[in-house]
Amino acid sequence: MIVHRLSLQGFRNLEQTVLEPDPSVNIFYGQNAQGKTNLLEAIWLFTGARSFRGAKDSELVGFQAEKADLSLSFTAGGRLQEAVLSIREGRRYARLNDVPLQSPAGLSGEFCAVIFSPEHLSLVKDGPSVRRAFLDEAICPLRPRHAAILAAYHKALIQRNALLKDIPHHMDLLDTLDVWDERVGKLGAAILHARLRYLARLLPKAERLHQSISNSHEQAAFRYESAKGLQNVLDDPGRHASEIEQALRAAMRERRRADLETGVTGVGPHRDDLTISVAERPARSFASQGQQRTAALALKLAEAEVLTDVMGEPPVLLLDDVFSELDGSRRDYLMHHIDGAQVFITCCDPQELASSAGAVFSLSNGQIRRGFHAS
Ligand SMILES: Nc1ncnc2c1ncn2[C@@H]1O[C@H](COP(=O)(O)OP(=O)(O)OP(=O)(O)O)[C@@H](O)[C@H]1O
Repeated sequence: MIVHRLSLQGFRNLEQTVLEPDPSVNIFYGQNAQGKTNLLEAIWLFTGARSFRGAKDSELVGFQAEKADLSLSFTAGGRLQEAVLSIREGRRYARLNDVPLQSPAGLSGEFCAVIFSPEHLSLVKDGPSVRRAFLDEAICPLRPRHAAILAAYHKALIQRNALLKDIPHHMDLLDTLDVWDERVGKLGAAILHARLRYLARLLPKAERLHQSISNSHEQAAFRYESAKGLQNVLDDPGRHASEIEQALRAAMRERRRADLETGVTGVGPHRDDLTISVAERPARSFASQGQQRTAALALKLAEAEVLTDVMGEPPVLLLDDVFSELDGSRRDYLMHHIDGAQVFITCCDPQELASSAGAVFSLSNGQIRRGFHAS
């Protein structure tokens, strides 16, 4: 996947610009708060996802602008494509090759990128919901139905939980619980099945990458963890969706009394975790900053490798300030490993990276200029 041209108008603090990046490594350097992350965010939005910083659409429009217009021409599968995004009145609108899309999510799987930013340390540091979201977001470009199944599952869960709370006051509602168990079980099993198939590809790559980035000094282990009754079934990645559904329904039956007491559904993909350990200890509690960063980076690079396998070409890599906490050998590995993909890297000091770059751009107060410029 190669970006040929990006044009921006009214986006965050970036000045109106047309950027023609190199097909290899592009370095964007500048002092803090000049717009480097904003530029990566602009490219990322063409994946159809929301901002990786969790920003609302309205926050993407420049303070002095009424709307933002972005366009991207890129090659995917050997075909030149043109995507256009317009952000106005707090919403994003997308077109692909002049055809309006129902929603920007329609770009998912068309333009593929993987972003790694300082926020991704949360993959290791924060709670299970961050890792569940990582898995589901990584699956979406490969399996377009996944987003709709997730939405339906969460809707069904809300309804089941409301019913669980009502039943103690209206015992006659108990019979209707079976209907929701069936729906939650079916959708939950579809999510689990997709996650397991994805993890079977992702985790061997992540473990190998982790070992390589750390120069074989450290070994990481990643494990999908679910409720007790389900774990045995999930530990076998070859399980059919129907077997997973049976196991999930059995686990739900076992927990029904507890669910009725607490008013929440205590088992299912919304409760699972992808645990990460480094040198056989939980990374969340024991790993250093550099080790945590390495584990998160291994997961994100593995995500890019899975996309490459499935799509037949590497996704665009967006690396925001990725080198700042890595030691020399980890940086070297990374620069070497990303060979082959088009890469956009931001940094404050370009000198160490410049020799491997196809193009260098300076960023100052929202203005992007090709080459080195004194700030
Ligand atoms: N909607 C907006 N309109 C105008 N400016 C904005 C908008 N949103 C953010 N900014 C400004 O953009 C600047 C931040 O840009 P960005 O996050 O890209 O910085 P950066 O160059 O990546 O910095 P660092 O090296 O510190 O990460 C801030 O000064 C911020 O106030």
